[in-house]
Amino acid sequence: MSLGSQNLVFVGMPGSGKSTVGVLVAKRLGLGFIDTDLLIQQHTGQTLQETVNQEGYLALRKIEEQVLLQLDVQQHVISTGGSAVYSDAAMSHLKSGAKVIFLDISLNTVLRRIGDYSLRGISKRPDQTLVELYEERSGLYARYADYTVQGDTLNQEQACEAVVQYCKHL
Ligand SMILES: Nc1ncnc2c1ncn2[C@@H]1O[C@H](COP(=O)(O)OP(=O)(O)O)[C@@H](O)[C@H]1O
Ligand SMILES: O=C(O)C1=C[C@@H](OP(=O)(O)O)[C@@H](O)[C@H](O)C1
Ligand SMILES: [Mg+2]
Repeated sequence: MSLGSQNLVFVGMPGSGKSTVGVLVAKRLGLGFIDTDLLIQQHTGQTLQETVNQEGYLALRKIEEQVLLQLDVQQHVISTGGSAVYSDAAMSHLKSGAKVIFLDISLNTVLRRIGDYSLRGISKRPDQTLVELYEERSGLYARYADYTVQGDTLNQEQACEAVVQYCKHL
């Protein structure tokens, strides 16, 4: 496979499909799969929402950074949380030995897919709207991306196929 020993790292807004498409891609390409949100929950012993509620969104970002910096795997799909891109150190670490895929969706699609985001543990300032968060993050996802999938009109299988085709042509 042309990806060689590298990882595939998914970034993008909550609801962009990093977790669901990530696992489909791992199955298609015979790679391992890691969802870093689950590693964070194992690390803290609580849900992401509990961490945000009890310790605040900046604490969650700090824990996320530590968990990402500790990752040392090859030939895995790594589905990050939407806030991973706030740490340049963590993204530089992940990006060395990986191709980074940005699942890019519109704000409307984010809103449609994630519904009530107050229960989703989103790492944002309490006063920040989702619109503001979307605008703040768009440039960050693009900055780290090796490949961007425009996901608005793709179902999960089609998004998976776009990533598989990208990997074949590396
Ligand atoms: N390409 C897609 N088309 C339609 N629904 C999708 C797509 N990708 C993800 N979803 C749905 O959006 C929701 C969030 O997906 P998820 O993979 O958890 O996103 P993320 O990990 O990026 O937050 C889930 O209900 C999932 O089924
Ligand atoms: O965007 C965010 O701030 C977050 C997204 C979540 O992951 P998903 O992007 O997989 O939903 C999770 O990491 C955490 O609750 C913070
Ligand atoms: Mg996810």
